[in-house]
Amino acid sequence: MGIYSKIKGLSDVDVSGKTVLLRVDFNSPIDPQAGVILDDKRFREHLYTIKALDKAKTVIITHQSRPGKKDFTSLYAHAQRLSELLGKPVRFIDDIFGSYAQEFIKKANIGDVIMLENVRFNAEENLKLSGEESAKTVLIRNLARMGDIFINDAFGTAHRSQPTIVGLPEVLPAIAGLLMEREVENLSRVFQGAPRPVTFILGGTKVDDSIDVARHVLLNGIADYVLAVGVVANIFLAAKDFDIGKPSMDLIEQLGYTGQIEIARSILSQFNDKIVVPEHVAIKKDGVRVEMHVRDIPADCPILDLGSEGLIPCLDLIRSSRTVVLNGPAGLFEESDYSFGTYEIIKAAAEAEFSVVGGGHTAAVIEKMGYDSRFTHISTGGGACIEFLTGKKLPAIAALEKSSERFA
Ligand SMILES: Nc1ncnc2c1ncn2[C@@H]1O[C@H](COP(=O)(O)OP(=O)(O)O)[C@@H](O)[C@H]1O
Ligand SMILES: O=C(OP(=O)(O)O)[C@H](O)COP(=O)(O)O
Repeated sequence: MGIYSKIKGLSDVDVSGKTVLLRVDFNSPIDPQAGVILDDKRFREHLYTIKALDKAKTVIITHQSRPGKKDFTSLYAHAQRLSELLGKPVRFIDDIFGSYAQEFIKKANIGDVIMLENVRFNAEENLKLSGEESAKTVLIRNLARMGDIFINDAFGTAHRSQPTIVGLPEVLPAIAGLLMEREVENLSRVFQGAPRPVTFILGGTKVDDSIDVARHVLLNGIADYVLAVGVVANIFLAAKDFDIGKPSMDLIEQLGYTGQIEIARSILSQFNDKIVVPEHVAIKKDGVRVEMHVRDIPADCPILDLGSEGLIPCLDLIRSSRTVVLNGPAGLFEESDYSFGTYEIIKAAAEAEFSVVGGGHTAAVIEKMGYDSRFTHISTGGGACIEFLTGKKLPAIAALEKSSERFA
């Protein structure tokens, strides 16, 4: 696998007749009330691996969202969608490792595809643990009894040191799936040859990941500039002592990111001239979009998008960059009144010589716009993609390398 030659893939191992535990990342935008999957890009990207396992018994392990979020659901609809795309039945088991799951898998036939329940329903999967710690969990000890080999295809979750990602390779021979291989190869190529200046555009809601990446890429000279949009921008605006209004502060608190404001302040004190934070925004006032400077925001109105004047410094920066890494939307794009900033940023980013996109929501908008082919690479990972591009060795990759050595 290119620079990750220590990792084995499907071309190195014959899985015929084996029971494969396949970790994928089907975490997708869904309508939790209707139980409808709104975007199935990740399903389509994993199909190559699943189809390549037709001579094995395939047990799919995946998650949807996190505890506490509205879209933290059961995976019944996921199994149905996979079955439609695969063109064959996918048996959903509403169990993770109990006796029902164990028995069902034992009795299944070669060629069968079985999907287990949302693995994050098991509390241990939500812990940040090392491989050794993970191997001792009840979850991993029981899952390991159900398979002969572990295949990790979940690039989108490769940055999480969680039991199924780092623990299963400790206890079973583990290889990378085809999507994992493709992501690592494509992103390595882009990363190694990225022409300067390099700008990271960080938006959406995963503020802790984004702030960490911003600091890392600026400290290590990987990026020349960081452009903050979406909720990430709101954190930087608050760090600059703007009063961003109660609803935007409430959202930050609700997401558990209040402490990130102080961290953003310290990054700004070091890299003020490298971080662009648009100060002209769009708010919702009496149900309609109103644009204004952030210093004029009424206390009870949420910031939901970039303002048109705020877009100007963003476009200037993007157009002067030869490499653009885009992760996270610039606003509440699901509401058409607040999709303007996200759409304009995407159009500009698509023009860059090297353009890499991460993040499920961001990729979905790009697909909807029909802009897919204009980007150099659209990753199935959000946080995983940007962390990979910072040069960090992702826990999933390290675990696969270790497993290759151990089970050589
Ligand atoms: N200013 C904002 N206020 C509220 N939500 C926002 C704002 N900006 C972006 N968002 C939301 O961010 C979400 C996507 O964030 P995230 O999951 O981090 O993106 P990705 O999946 O692309 O990594 C979208 O649902 C979008 O509505
Ligand atoms: O969708 C994911 O991350 P992403 O939105 O950063 O791409 C992965 O499934 C990881 O999910 P997590 O960020 O809840 O650990």
